[in-house]
Amino acid sequence: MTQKVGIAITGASGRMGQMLIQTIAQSDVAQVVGAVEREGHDWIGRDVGQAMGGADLGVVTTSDPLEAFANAQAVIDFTAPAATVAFAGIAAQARAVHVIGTTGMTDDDIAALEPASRHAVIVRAGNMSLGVNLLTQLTKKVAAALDEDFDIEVIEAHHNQKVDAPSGTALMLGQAAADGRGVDLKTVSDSGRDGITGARKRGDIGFSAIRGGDIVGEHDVLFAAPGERIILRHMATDRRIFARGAIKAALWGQDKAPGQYDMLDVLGI
Ligand SMILES: NC(=O)C1=CN([C@@H]2O[C@H](COP(=O)(O)OP(=O)(O)OC[C@H]3O[C@@H](n4cnc5c(N)ncnc54)[C@H](OP(=O)(O)O)[C@@H]3O)[C@@H](O)[C@H]2O)C=CC1
Ligand SMILES: O=C(O)C1=N[C@H](C(=O)O)C[C@H](O)C1
Repeated sequence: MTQKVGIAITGASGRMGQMLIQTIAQSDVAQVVGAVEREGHDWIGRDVGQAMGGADLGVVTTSDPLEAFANAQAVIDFTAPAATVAFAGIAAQARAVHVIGTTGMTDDDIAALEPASRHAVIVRAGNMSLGVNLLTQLTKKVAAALDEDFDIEVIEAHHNQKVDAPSGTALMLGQAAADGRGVDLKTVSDSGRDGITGARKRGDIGFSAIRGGDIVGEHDVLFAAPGERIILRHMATDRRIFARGAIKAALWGQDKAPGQYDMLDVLGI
């Protein structure tokens, strides 16, 4: 019998942390071997299964990532940018595949992952679902086929606890549209319109964010021209799609050379 791949979960008590623990607990090929929360968190020292209100899973939550990653072949990390940068160095020390779902990372945060990626595999994506990653490819194709008579707008909606905007997914879709059009997203990006903004600039890619209730994640890419509109849409109704994608990435990374990868690499699309 082949051994299960051991996975450590950071931000174990979070929305994604708990979804990952539940999903891995049902897996035939992976098991949770470590769980991290912040110093002082009430899960520290408690079994993660019990902390989630279920049966013991034999994994005690710790605030020491080195301890949690020591026996792990992969770390799945849906936390916050500063924490993710710190976890990258520790995961690389443990030679564990680091799967990063954290969004809101700045260019500096992303650059700070580079030293770790010389020693270990990092898979990072603002959205781990098959549907969204496929949608990035469709967006790129549609953007390449249309000229600037079509204004491109990315509209996203999320739950009222989300702390970053535009969402990581919206940025992936905006990037795909810019790639399709052959332009630099940074120079055409327009987000956070408010007040007397002036007319829309031809060629811009706009972003709008809605926050409310328990919306898991909804993304539209709108191509609007005089007389017609095309809308590409993804609607997430269950966080399990992100967890499944992250687990797939953790397994996929096991035999890969050190470096930085994304979900298109994992999914082969
Ligand atoms: N790529 C994808 O497919 C997806 C990405 N995400 C992204 O994942 C991230 C987390 O989302 P979500 O689960 O909803 O958020 P939550 O706030 O529910 O969970 C985040 C967890 O990370 C913990 N955390 C934050 N900083 C640290 C730290 N320094 N050390 C240890 N733990 C820390 C938090 O602890 P505390 O409460 O103490 O701060 C919390 O338990 C976000 O960036 C989100 O956008 C979400 C879904 C899908
Ligand atoms: O914070 C969330 O919840 C989500 N974050 C990711 C993002 O920023 O796009 C992915 C998903 O939409 C849920």
